Amino acid sequence: MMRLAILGASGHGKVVADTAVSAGWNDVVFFDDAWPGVTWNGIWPVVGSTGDLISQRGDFDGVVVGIGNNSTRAVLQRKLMVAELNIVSVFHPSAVISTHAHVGSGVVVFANAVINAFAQVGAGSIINTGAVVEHDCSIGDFCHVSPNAVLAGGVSTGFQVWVGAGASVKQLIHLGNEVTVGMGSVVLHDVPEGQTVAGVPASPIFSQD
Ligand SMILES: CC(=O)SCCNC(=O)CCNC(=O)[C@H](O)C(C)(C)COP(=O)(O)OP(=O)(O)OC[C@H]1O[C@@H](n2cnc3c(N)ncnc32)[C@H](O)[C@@H]1OP(=O)(O)O
Repeated sequence: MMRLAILGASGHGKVVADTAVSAGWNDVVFFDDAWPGVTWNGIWPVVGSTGDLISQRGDFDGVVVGIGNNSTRAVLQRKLMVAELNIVSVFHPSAVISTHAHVGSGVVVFANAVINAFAQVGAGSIINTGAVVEHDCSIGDFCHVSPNAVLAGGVSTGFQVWVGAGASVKQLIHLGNEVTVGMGSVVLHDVPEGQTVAGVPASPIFSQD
């Protein structure tokens, strides 16, 4: 019996759970601070809070954070690391990950994603369904490459970068810390820290909030 705890009973968490089951984890439960108000996430039980997970760490073979928001995931994974939980990565069996790639702890790689030779993926990052991280890319910690996004060869990113669904980033481009790339965008130039870019070709945008 392989027991996995997922922190974060979210929609993203459901995909982490489903991926984990496909990867051979046969007992999957959630923890979330909304417990006991929330007791189920899809077919998986929510059995306690973050504090409960930390106090029950000996009951699990691994733990992974199932929260899509990059900064929230970073805070929680670091908290679990300080508490010395066994942070694991979860790879869907249909994902292709080069034996010459390096993937950090707490990374999830969903169905049909590809991480090619000599790419590096930082701790806690999400390589979502069908995303492609090409050869020699260097992805920082707690990033999210959304479904069907493509990072061409040698792209590098800082931490907590979010590349939206279906976006493409040209080879050798650098995305600074906490950059957001809008869905469907085509990025042709480096993007400085904290900027949101979108469109074809991508240019800076500003939220209307
Ligand atoms: C499994 C999963 O679901 S994983 C998650 C996948 N989800 C995604 O990939 C979504 C990524 N998010 C986006 O693309 C968002 O639109 C963001 C983050 C780029 C911008 O969001 P906000 O900051 O809320 O910006 P807002 O919606 O106010 O738009 C600001 C302007 O940018 C434009 N804009 C927003 N997104 C895009 C885009 N992807 N491409 C082109 N233009 C865009 C808007 O039309 C608006 O233009 P206007 O001022 O001329 O009217």
